[in-house]
Amino acid sequence: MPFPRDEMGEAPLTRTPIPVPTHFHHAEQSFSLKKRGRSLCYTLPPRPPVKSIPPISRIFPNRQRSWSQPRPQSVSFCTPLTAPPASKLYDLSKGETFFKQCFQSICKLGRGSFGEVYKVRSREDDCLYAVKRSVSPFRGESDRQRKLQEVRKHERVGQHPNCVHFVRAWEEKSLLYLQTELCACSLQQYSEELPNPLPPHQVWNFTCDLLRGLKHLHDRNLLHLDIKPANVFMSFSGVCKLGDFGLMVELDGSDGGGEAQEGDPRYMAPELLDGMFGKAADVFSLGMTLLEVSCNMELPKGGEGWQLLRQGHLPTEFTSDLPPDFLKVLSAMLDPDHRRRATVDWLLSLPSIQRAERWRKLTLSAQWTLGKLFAMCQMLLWLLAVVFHGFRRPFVWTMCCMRGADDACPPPSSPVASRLGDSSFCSDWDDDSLGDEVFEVPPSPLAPLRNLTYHGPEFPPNLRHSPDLPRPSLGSTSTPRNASPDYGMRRRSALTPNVSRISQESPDRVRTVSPGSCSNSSGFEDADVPRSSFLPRNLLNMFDDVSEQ
Ligand SMILES: Nc1ncnc2c1ncn2[C@@H]1O[C@H](COP(=O)(O)OP(=O)(O)OP(=O)(O)O)[C@@H](O)[C@H]1O
Ligand SMILES: [Mg+2]
Ligand SMILES: [Mg+2]
Repeated sequence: MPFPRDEMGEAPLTRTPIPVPTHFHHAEQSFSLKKRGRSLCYTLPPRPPVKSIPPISRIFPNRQRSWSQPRPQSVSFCTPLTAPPASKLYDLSKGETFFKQCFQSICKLGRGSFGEVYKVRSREDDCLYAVKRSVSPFRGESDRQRKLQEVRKHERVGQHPNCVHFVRAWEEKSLLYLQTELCACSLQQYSEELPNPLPPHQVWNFTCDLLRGLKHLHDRNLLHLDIKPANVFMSFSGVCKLGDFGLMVELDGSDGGGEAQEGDPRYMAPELLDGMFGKAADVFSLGMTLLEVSCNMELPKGGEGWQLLRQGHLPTEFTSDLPPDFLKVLSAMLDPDHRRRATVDWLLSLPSIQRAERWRKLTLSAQWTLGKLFAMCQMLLWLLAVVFHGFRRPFVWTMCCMRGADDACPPPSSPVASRLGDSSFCSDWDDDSLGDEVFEVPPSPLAPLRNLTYHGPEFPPNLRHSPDLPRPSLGSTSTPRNASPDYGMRRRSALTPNVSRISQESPDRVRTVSPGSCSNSSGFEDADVPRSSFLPRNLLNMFDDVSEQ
C-alpha cells in the first residue's frame, strides 16, 4: 500500500531522520567502560574442563607410559632428536627437575588456560626469561602431541622484533615447559593500570608495532587466531609484541586450517562462526584489541552489543574522541565482510600509518641512542671516579711523607680525627667499611647504603672539627685500633679519610677488636662498638700532645 504524501510530495518517513531501532539503544547502553582493579581470576579465561583422569592400572602399576617422560627431554620440531635439554648445570643424579636446577623462579607472571608463566633467572647466563609450564600433565599421547604443537608454532614464527622471541622448550614428568623472552607486561595489564584510555600517540605506536608483527605472520601464511590484549606483550623498551601462539594455524600446513579453534569470543571475527578462517580474522581481532585499549571499553562477550560490533556499528559515545584517521583505520579493520576487510599490507600503506611508523622509528632509535649514551656516561663517570681515587691515595701518602711525619701520618685535613685516632677510644669499623671508606671510592649504584644515623647527644665543642685545634702528634696514631668510635662515627662524613686511613694501615688489628658494644654512647644504629680502653702507650702519647701544646 503506497504511503500518503505530504504537501512536499514526499512520503513523511523520508524526511524524518532515520530511526535508530530500539534494540540499538539497548545495546549501546550495554557497552561499558572497563572496570579497574579486577581480580586475576576475572581476567583469566576459564580453564578447559578435565574430561578424564589418567587411568591407574592396578594390574601393571609400574608400567611406564610412553608419553610420560620422567627425564627432561628437549622438544623441538626443527631438530627432532630426543635428547635432554642442553645445560652444563643439569645433573640427573640430583633428582631435581631441570627447571629447578637451571632456573631460579622469581615470581608468577600470569596464568592462562594452557599454562602458568613464571619470571625466572637462568643460572646459566644469569639473564631473565619467562617460562610457561603447562597447568596439567599430559593426559595421553594425543594430548601431549597437541600441547607440543605450541613449540612447533613458535619455531615456525621465527624471530621478529614484534613477536615474542622463543628460546627453547622441554618436557619433563608429563609437563611442557616453554622458555621465551621476558616482557614487561601484557597490553591488558598495561592498559588496566592506566586511569584513562591510552593516549593517541601510544595507540598509533602500538598499531604500527602490531601490524608489523602480524605482517610477519601473514607473510609466512600463519594465522594467530587469538589476538587480544592478554596475548600482546610489551617489551621493557615499550615495544608491542604478539605472543601466545597456542591457537596459531598454518595455512599451508598439513591441516590447512582444519584444526583451527576460535579464540576469545570478545575479539572473534564474525566469519569464524561459519568456519571461515583467514587472515582477515586476525585483522578483525587486532581491530577489536585496538578499540578496547584506545576507548577503555569493556567488549561484550555476546548479546546485542556483540552483534552490533560485528555489523560495523562502532559505539560513538566511546569512539567520538578518537582521531578521525585512527577511526578510519579501525572501521577498515572491523568491516563485517571479511572479503572487504582491510589487509595488513593495505593498512601499512595508509599515509596515516606510514606517518606514525616514521615517527615510531625515529623515537625508538632516539630512545635507543639516548639509552646507550646514558649507559656510557655512567660508565665513564664511574671509571673517572675510580681513577681519581686511585691517584688520591699515593698523593695523600706523599703529602704525609713530605711533612716528615711518621708512617702512620694522617692527611692534614682532619686533625680532630687523628687526635681521636690516637686516643684510646674504640672503633666499630669492620674490614668492609674500611675498604670502602678509606679513599671513598664511589659505591656502585647497586651497593647497599650503610645506615649510619646518629641519635646521640651533641658533641662537646672541643671535640668538633675545628681549624683552631692543635695538630696532634702523628706518631701517636700507632694504635689505630683504638681510634675513637664515638667521634669517628659521628663525624664520619667529615673525618672519614683520617680515621679510616689510620685503620687501613693496620687492618689486621681491626679484625681483632673485641665486639663489646658502645652503641649507647655513640648513638649509631649500626654501631657495634667495643668499649674504649686506654692503653699505656696511648696515654703516653696524649701526655706528649699536651706537653707539646
Ligand atoms: N613472555 C612473557 N613475559 C611476561 N609475561 C608473560 C609472558 N608470557 C606470558 N605472560 C603472562 O602470562 C599470562 C598467560 O600467558 P599465555 O597467554 O602465554 O598463557 P596461555 O595459557 O597460553 O593463555 P591463553 O589462555 O590465552 O591461551 C599472560 O597474559 C601474561 O600476563
Ligand atoms: Mg594467552
Ligand atoms: Mg595460549
